[in-house]
Amino acid sequence: MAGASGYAGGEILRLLLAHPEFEVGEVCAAGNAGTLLGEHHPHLGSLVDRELSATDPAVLADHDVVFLALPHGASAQVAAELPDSVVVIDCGADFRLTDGHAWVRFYDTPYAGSWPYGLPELPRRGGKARDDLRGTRRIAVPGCYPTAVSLALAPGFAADLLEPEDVVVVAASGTSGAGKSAKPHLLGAEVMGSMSPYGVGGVHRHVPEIVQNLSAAAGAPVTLSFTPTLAPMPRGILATCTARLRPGTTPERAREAWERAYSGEEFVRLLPEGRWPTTGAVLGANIAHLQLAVDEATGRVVVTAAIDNLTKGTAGAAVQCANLALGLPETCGLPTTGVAP
Ligand SMILES: NC(=O)C1=CN([C@@H]2O[C@H](COP(=O)(O)OP(=O)(O)OC[C@H]3O[C@@H](n4cnc5c(N)ncnc54)[C@H](OP(=O)(O)O)[C@@H]3O)[C@@H](O)[C@H]2O)C=CC1
Ligand SMILES: CC(=O)N[C@@H](CCC(=O)OP(=O)(O)O)C(=O)O
Repeated sequence: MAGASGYAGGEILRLLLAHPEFEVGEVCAAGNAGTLLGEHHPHLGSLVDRELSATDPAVLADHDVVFLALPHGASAQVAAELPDSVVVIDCGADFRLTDGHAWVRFYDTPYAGSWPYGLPELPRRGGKARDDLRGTRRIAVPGCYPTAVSLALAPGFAADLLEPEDVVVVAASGTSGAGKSAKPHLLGAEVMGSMSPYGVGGVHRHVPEIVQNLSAAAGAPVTLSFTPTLAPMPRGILATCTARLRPGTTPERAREAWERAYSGEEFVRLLPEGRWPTTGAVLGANIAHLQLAVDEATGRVVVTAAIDNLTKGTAGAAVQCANLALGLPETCGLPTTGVAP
């Protein structure tokens, strides 16, 4: 795997250690090549004495599956040198967007193209994203906010219950979402005991990704106001998502649409009525917890979603996708039990 010293890479390795069908091969990094994995991830049991090697596509090509957990742009470069026979699961954004103009506008780098989108449970017109993933050799794992928000709202769009304009989302993320490299706004003294918004006003790079997913469910262009916030916790996302219901939609009908969308899904759970998702309940688990309510005064549905950004939001999704690509049971080796309190 590439990016093994980072947060997403560390979480992939934690999950692979517990997976019955995977054996961890080469672990690669960039500046930290030559150091031991345990210096970065002391929690990784039998892997802590492994030495990180430089990221060399020729070495990675010798594996059945390559996980890329690299900064945007870096994964497209590595992927270009990997043979078609290798299953490549990219945790970065490089291949998530189907609209090259949106890519250039939000990422300001050349567009590398798009791969099947790795959110298997995502409802869209006429099916689920899973339909594209079985047996494929290239998968783009979603961003963490798009995972939470898309799972929260897509059922209402797929069932034609929501107006496509005027979607509003405010979401809080733990600081590991920003990766491990030092950034001034992530200093302990800045983060502890304080919450702060960022990427306000439609400029966050996850806007086009969420719009892409919700538009595919709606069968029409969706407009979105998205405000991310940073929360003083290491992991977790809590997204509060609201959209206008089509006139005459009852709370019962709305609930039924969400129940139907996720019935039989192991990794997306609509909680019993009245119980609301918390980030604490999903820590370390490859699961999204959802709940919804209809705000009758405003005619809006309010859906909250909680995920662990590093598990269902990245690494768990990556392993789930690898299972699908390899023809293994989709749930193989993945935990749905959180760590609490
Ligand atoms: N953190 C999260 O919650 C989520 C992350 N992702 C995505 O996963 C990817 C990794 O994120 P994250 O783990 O948080 O990031 P980190 O900053 O924690 O880790 C980045 C990793 O990439 C390596 N790296 C950096 N530059 C290069 C390069 N040019 N070539 C090879 N390796 C390189 C680093 O190695 P070294 O230590 O040697 O510098 C490190 O192992 C990103 O694309 C991110 O957007 C997706 C969803 C959620
Ligand atoms: C708290 C925080 O900073 N979160 C990150 C999102 C992490 C994620 O999903 O990232 P990628 O799209 O980069 O894979 C951010 O807002 O940029």
